[in-house]
Amino acid sequence: MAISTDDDALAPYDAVLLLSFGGPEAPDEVMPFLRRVTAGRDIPEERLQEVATHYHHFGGRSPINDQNRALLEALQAEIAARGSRIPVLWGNRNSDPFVVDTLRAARAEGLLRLCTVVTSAYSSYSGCRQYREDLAAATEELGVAAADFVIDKIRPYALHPGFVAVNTERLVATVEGLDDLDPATTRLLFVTHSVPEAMDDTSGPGDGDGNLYVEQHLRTAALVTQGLAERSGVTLEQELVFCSRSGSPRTPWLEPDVNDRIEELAGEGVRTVVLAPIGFVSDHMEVVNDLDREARETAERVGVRFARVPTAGTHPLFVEALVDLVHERAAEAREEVVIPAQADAGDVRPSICASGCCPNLRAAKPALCGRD
Ligand SMILES: CC1=C(CCC(=O)O)c2cc3nc(cc4[nH]c(cc5[nH]c(cc1n2)c(C)c5CCC(=O)O)c(CCC(=O)O)c4C)C(CCC(=O)O)=C3C
Ligand SMILES: [Fe+2]
Repeated sequence: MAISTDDDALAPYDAVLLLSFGGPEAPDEVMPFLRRVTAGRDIPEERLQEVATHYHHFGGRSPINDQNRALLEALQAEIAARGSRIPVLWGNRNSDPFVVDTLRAARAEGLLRLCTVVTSAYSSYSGCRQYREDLAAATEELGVAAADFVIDKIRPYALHPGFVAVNTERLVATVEGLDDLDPATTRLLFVTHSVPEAMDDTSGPGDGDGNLYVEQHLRTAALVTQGLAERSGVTLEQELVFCSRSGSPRTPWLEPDVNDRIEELAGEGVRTVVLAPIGFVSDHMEVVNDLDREARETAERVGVRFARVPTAGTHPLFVEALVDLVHERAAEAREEVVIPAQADAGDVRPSICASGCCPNLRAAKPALCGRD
C-alpha cells in the first residue's frame, strides 16, 4: 500500500524516477550492452569492437551505474530534507535495472504518479525525446492506460542556474589548482557528445528553430566562462568541441573533435588545455575514456598540459538544482503559477515538450511527456 502523499511537499507525485543511459558492469555484459545501444542504428561493426575495448580497459565495468546509485541516494536525502517522503526510483535505457522493470515494480507498490529526472541536461533526440520514447515503450509493454499511470518529467536543465553554478564551481576549483597558469597560452575547451548534424539541426521545438543542442551548450559555456572570470579573475578564451563521435563515417557529425582541436591548438602556441565536459552530468565512460585517456594522450603527444574539470556528479549544487526542478514540476502539476528559474534571458524549455520537437529521424515513435 502506498502512503498518502496528498500533503507531501512533492504532491501530486508518488515517486521520483531517475532515468539514465545504463552501462555494463562486467566483461560479459559489454557486447550485449553495445548491441542494445546500437540496434537499428547505422553503426559499423568495427566501431562497436573499438568501443568494446574502451570498456575492457576498465575491466568491462562502466562507472555510470555506480554514479547513478550515488546520485539516487543524494537525491533521496535532499528530497527528504525538504519535507517530502516520496521515494526515488531508478531505471535505465540500456542496462539493468531496465526502466520497464522499475515501472512494473512502481505500479505494484501503488506508485502511480512519477516525476522523471533524466541524466541529460540538453535538448536533443538522444538526450530528451529518446528517454520519452523509453517511457512510452515501457508503459506500453506493461499495458497500462496513461490515465492510470502518470509519468511527467522535469524540463531540460542546461540553463538552470544550479547547473550553471555547479559547472562554474567545478571549473573554478580546477583552474585555481593549476600552477603557473598563463591565460594567454591556455584554452578552455567545453566538451560535449558529438551528434549527427541532422540531430542538432532538428533539436528544439519543431517550429523550424533547430540547433538548440549546440545553442544551449554555447549559452551555458558563456555563463560558466563569465562565472570563472568573476570568481577567479581569470579570463580564458573558450570554445565548444566534441567527443565520442560514432555512426557511419559518411554521416556528418558535429565537429571539431576534441583531439583534432588539441593538435591544432598546439600548433598555434597553446600550452595548456582545460577540458570542461559540460555536456555530461557524471564522469562516465565517455569522460574517463574519451577524455582522460584519449584526449590526454593527444595532449601529451603534442606537448600540451592537460586538465579535466569534473562533471556535476553528486555535488550539492547539482543535487539541489535537480530537486528544485522536481519541486517546480510538482507546483506546475498542482496548477500553481510557476516562474521557471533560468540563468539567462533566453528561451526556457517547457517540461511538456512541444509537438514534434527533437524528432526521431528514423521512425516516428510514441513518446510520453509531450504534446504529441
Ligand atoms: C547526446 C548523447 C549523450 C548525452 C546525453 C545522455 O547522457 O543521454 C550520450 C550519452 C552517453 N552515451 C553513452 C554510450 C554510448 N553512446 C553511443 C552512441 C551514441 N550516442 C549518441 C549521443 C549521446 N550519447 C549518439 C547520437 C550515438 C549514436 C547511436 C545512436 O543514435 O544512439 C554508443 C554506441 C557505440 C559508439 O559509441 O559508437 C555508446 C556505447 C553513455 C554511457 C557511458 C558509459 O557507459 O559510462 C552515455 C551516458
Ligand atoms: Fe552516446
